Amino acid sequence: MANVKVAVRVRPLTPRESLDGGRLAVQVEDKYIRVRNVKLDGRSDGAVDSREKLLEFGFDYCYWSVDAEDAQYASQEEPHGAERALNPQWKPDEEKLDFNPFLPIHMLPYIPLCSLPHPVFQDLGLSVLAGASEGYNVCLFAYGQTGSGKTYTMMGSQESIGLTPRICEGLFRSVDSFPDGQNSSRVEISFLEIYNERVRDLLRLGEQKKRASLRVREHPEKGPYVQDLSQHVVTDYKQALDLLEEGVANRITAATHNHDASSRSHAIFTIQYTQAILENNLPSEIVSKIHLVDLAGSERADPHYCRDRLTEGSNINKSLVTLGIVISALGKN
Ligand SMILES: Nc1ncnc2c1ncn2[C@@H]1O[C@H](COP(=O)(O)OP(=O)(O)OP(=O)(O)O)[C@@H](O)[C@H]1O
Repeated sequence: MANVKVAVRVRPLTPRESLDGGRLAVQVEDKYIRVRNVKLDGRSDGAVDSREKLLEFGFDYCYWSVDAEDAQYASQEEPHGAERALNPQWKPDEEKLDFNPFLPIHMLPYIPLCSLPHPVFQDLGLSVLAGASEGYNVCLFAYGQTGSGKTYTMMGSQESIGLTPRICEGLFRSVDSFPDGQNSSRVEISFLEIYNERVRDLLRLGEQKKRASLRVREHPEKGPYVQDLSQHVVTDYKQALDLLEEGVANRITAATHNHDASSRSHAIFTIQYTQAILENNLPSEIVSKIHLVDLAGSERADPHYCRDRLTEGSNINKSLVTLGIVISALGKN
């Protein structure tokens, strides 16, 4: 499991949580998160309750995204990325960037983001790009309770761009960097969701309406795949972003107690990145797949929910438990 890394991100209280009198119970220090049991506040240590007051957990990365004024604030903001997303014609000032277009993507300069120490993309996004450029398949997924900030981190918004669009942007930085006519990479995108254990193509919803669910099959060499899932060749960042936005708009969301726009499905955005190379003067290809996954949030079943919400919730929890079992099995080899 050495090549599996786990990051945790602490978000600010939402307006609803603040109104309900919510308090932050988490602190971040370097690679450790401390969770305070606020129910024990005001009680003398151990005298009344044997539960631990403070629990500490270690991770590969810990991000504190609570207060932008804080010195350790971890942002996904990056002026350069934001400008490009809002204006696809925008080009970086190459002189200012010391931009060498022939560097492998993971070595391309990423401008320090507003002098913030831990921008999420610089750690996680760049390692995805580095893995893909070396020909590895890479998977990055956001896991957590409903409303914990998965979609914000993976997708973000126009004002605060998330990991998925930034990774697409990073890929095209390298694709764009070849002189005209010598572009030796191909980028193909597919986007699906798993809703109530059914697989839906988020980029071909109209044609798919008659069909119940796409089938997951196993290829003897390539492994598991989704039959008839649409693949879209994109040649620039704007096209990739358009597909991402189209898929996100087609995703199923609903209001829950904790979150007004809760994702009710697991969404998998897959980029197939093919690089043409010359090996011993023979042309060959390196193909890598990048899976960027925004999982639905785990949640407590509430008997006051309507039947649809309860069915969704139980399917979401069941699949997250299964994912947990798979990951611990991988951990044990
Ligand atoms: N790092 C952050 N900084 C500021 N706001 C955040 C951050 N993370 C999440 N939020 C806000 O918290 C709310 C919930 O976030 P988000 O929609 O990403 O949760 P989620 O985990 O995807 O939820 P669900 O599983 O229900 O879909 C949103 O209003 C979002 O804008």
